[in-house]
Order: sequence, then structure tokens, then C-alpha cells
Amino acid sequence: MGTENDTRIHRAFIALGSNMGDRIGMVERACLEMERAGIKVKRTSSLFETAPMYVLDQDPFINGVCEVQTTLTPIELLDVLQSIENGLGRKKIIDKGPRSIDLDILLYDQEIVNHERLHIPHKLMLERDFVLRPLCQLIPHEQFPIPGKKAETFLSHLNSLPAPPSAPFSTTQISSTFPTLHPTDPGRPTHIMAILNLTPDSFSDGGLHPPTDLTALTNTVRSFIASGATIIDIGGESTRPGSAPVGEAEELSRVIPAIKHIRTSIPEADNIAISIDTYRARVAEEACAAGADIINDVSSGLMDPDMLPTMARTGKSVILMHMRGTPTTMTKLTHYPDGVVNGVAAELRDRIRAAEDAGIRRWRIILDPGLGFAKNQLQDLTLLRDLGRLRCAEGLEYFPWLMGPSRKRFIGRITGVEKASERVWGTAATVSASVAGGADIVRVHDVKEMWQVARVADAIYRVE
Ligand SMILES: Nc1nc2c(c(=O)[nH]1)N=C(COP(=O)(O)OP(=O)(O)O)CN2
Ligand SMILES: Nc1ccc(C(=O)O)cc1
Ligand SMILES: [Mg+2]
Repeated sequence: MGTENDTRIHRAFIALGSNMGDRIGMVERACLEMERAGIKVKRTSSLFETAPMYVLDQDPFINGVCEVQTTLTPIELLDVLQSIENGLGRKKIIDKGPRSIDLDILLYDQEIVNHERLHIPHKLMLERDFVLRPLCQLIPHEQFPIPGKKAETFLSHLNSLPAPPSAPFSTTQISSTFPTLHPTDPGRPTHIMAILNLTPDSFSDGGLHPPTDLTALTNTVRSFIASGATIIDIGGESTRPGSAPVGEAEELSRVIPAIKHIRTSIPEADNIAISIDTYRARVAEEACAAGADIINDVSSGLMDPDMLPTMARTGKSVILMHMRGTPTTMTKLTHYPDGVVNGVAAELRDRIRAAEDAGIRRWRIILDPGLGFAKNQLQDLTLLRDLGRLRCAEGLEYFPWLMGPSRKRFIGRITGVEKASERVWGTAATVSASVAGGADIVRVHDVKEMWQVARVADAIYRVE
């Protein structure tokens, strides 16, 4: 064990659990409190919703694991974690019963600790699917000093455990008023994200929604909601192939008043998530301050170095979309030597890693293969056909996926429909394929029509 004046940096893994109140909010506050106490949260696993074990008469838990760096000794770390638990209102009424937050040290370097207050490796971790699964996400191949199990890796031990009574669902938070996403639940519904382009030049609806006409905006938003949208994606700059940037001030003037208007004057939108479609950090930041819940960046932070830190600071959910280059250069960047699915998977893994390094939590990330962005027609079709395979690629398991095929060029090429706003039927086929492949959200212009397509596709494909 480290000595008192040991300032070496140690690596520890901490299990996170909550089953009372705003469970994900509690986990997020615990991570912030750890950082405030000088414990660096390096990476977080996905969060899983799990049925209670031991004491069965209580609400489901949210469980995950984080990797931390600390100069504290194991007992000092335990003291800090217990004070965070107490500060967040944990009261132990019954052992293994309901708790607002639970922080357990699982591993600390390669040390074995047997102390009256603390056992490392954590005594019960090998029998708990809800601890091992998130731990394996962070360290799938490592060996740790588990007494009697030295040669065993976690992953093989996890696979040898009896299946839990009900499968743990990975869980992604959008906001405290929005239903949590459960991307591994085979019976989940597909969410409809309605596109609201406040631009004069978007490829299919440019000029349709002038940003200064707030009465028309109200009607549009109401009709999206009445047609089944649960998320509205607001964009103030087109990123169609060949488009030129409009500049930050212009983009801000298009989107911020609209978001404020929706949040202050359209009560029907209270339970609807607002997403801001921007690659600029400042626009994202102001949009969140005005009431946006999701930052949708087509470049996953590549076009503005401040974007990932801004996403982390706002604590909002984020869409990391795959693209290469800029809207001006992307049409030429379509070389994927290992195939488009493997190429997109590898490049999204890099973006997830960069997002984590900036402090974005895994349960706040939604992925998107970026149809029409640095892809040719065959590649767009392959991504639609093989979404199921992409979702299972190593390191991409457990995330929710968004698909944005609506009215895009590849649909026009196949059908010969020149006018993008008339590509509704072709879009319907792509929405159905997206649901079949396991998309959690579809981003569409034709909300009423695609809501119907998604409902029928859900009835066909979303079976428990
Ligand atoms: N996450 C995500 N975001 C997107 C996607 C997409 O597929 N995924 N497609 C877009 C293109 O559609 P839009 O109608 O907004 O076109 P525009 O760029 O001309 O405004 C713009 N934004
Ligand atoms: N922003 C985009 C708009 C349109 C397309 C497309 O039609 O393929 C791609 C990107
Ligand atoms: Mg747009």
C-alpha cells in the first residue's frame, strides 16, 4: 500500500451505482465531486440499467464503472468516496437496499488490500454482471490480481457467469425530462428527430423557415410535435456538399432567438428535446444556454478545437457523426481501404476516445455514420444495409445510433427524383432500413410520413 507522502499517480477503477431519484444525474454529480477532490476521472463505461440483486423489492439500478487517477492511498480514496456519498445524501437504511449513490473501489493498481474497511479487489465483483460488463468495456483484456483467479481475464469470466435474470440495458441520458434511451433493448421505440433548417440554402428546404418569422416557427414546431417528433434539430448553416460557411455571427442570429422562443413560448415543446446542429463551439454553448439539450456536431469536434471541451463543460448529450474534411472537400474523401463499415468504425472509435479525453461521459454519446458526408452512393447504401454490423463493431457496442438519410442525394440518384423535397418515398425505404439495422433515432424532414414508417418498422423489427 502507498505510504503517506507517496505522490505517485495510481490507477483505480470505481463502480458507480444509483437507484433513487435522478439516477444518472447522481452518477454525473459523483464524477464531478471526484474531480473536485482531485481524483481525475479518465474514462467512464456505458451505464447499464439493471434489476436489483440481493434486495429485490426496490427500483432498478443504474450501474457503471469509471477509471480514475489519484495520488491518494486506497484508504484515503475510500474516505473521499464515502464523504462524496454522504454529501450526495446517501443514507444506508438497509444493507444492499436503495441508495442515491454508491461508489465502490474495485481495483487499485495491482494491489491486494485486506483491511477491516476495505477489500481490493472488491469482494463481490466477480459475481456481478453489472460490475464486470462495464469494467470489461474499459479493460477487456487485462489481468488483475484476483485471488485464486490469477490467470483469468475479466471477459472470459463475464462470459462464464450465468445470464442475469433480465438483461442489463445500456442507458443514454438526453435530459431529465426525456425518456432515457436503451439501445440494447430489442423492444425500444425509434425516436423521430425533426429537421428545422433556419437557413436560406439547405439542400431540400432552404428558405422554407425564415428565422425571423416566429409565428411560422411556432406553427412548424407545433406541427412537428403533433406529427410525432420527440427531438427537434435546429440548424443555422447548411453543410451540403460544396457549401461554404456562413460565419459564426450569422449562424448565432439564426438559431439562438429560435431556441429561446421555443423554450419560452411553446409549452408543448417542454418534453421535446432540442438539438443544435453546429460544428462551432460558441454556437453550441449559446444554444445550450438558451435551452438546447443535444449538441449535434457533423464533424465530431474536428472542425473546431473548442468543441469537445465545450461539450464536456455543458454536460449535454452529444451526437458524434462521422465525416472527413469539410463540406467543400468531403465528396472526394471516400477512400476506405478496409471497407466503409470498418473505416467508419475505426474513425468513430478515435472520436469517442478524443471525446472521453475531453471529459465527455460515454452515456452522453450518440453515434452517427454520417450518410452523404465523405461517402459515395454505394457507401451510403452499405452503411444502411450493414448498420447492424457497425453497431456491434468492437468499442462501439452499447451506444445509441442516429441515421440521417432524409432526402439525400443517393436517394435522388436511385429514383431519378431531382427535387430533393420530393424524395419522400425513397426516404421511407431508408427509414425502414435504419430501423431494421437498429437505429435509435432517425433524422427526417417529412415528420408525419416518417413517423408512420417508423411505427410500422418498429412493429416489424422491434420484438423482444
Ligand atoms: N447527425 C447528423 N446531422 C446532420 C445530418 C446527418 O445525417 N446526421 N445530415 C445533415 C444534412 O441534412 P440537412 O437537411 O440539414 O441539410 P443542410 O446541410 O443542407 O442543411 C445535416 N446534419
Ligand atoms: N449536409 C448534407 C446535405 C446533403 C447531403 C446529401 O444529399 O448527400 C449530404 C450532406
Ligand atoms: Mg441543416
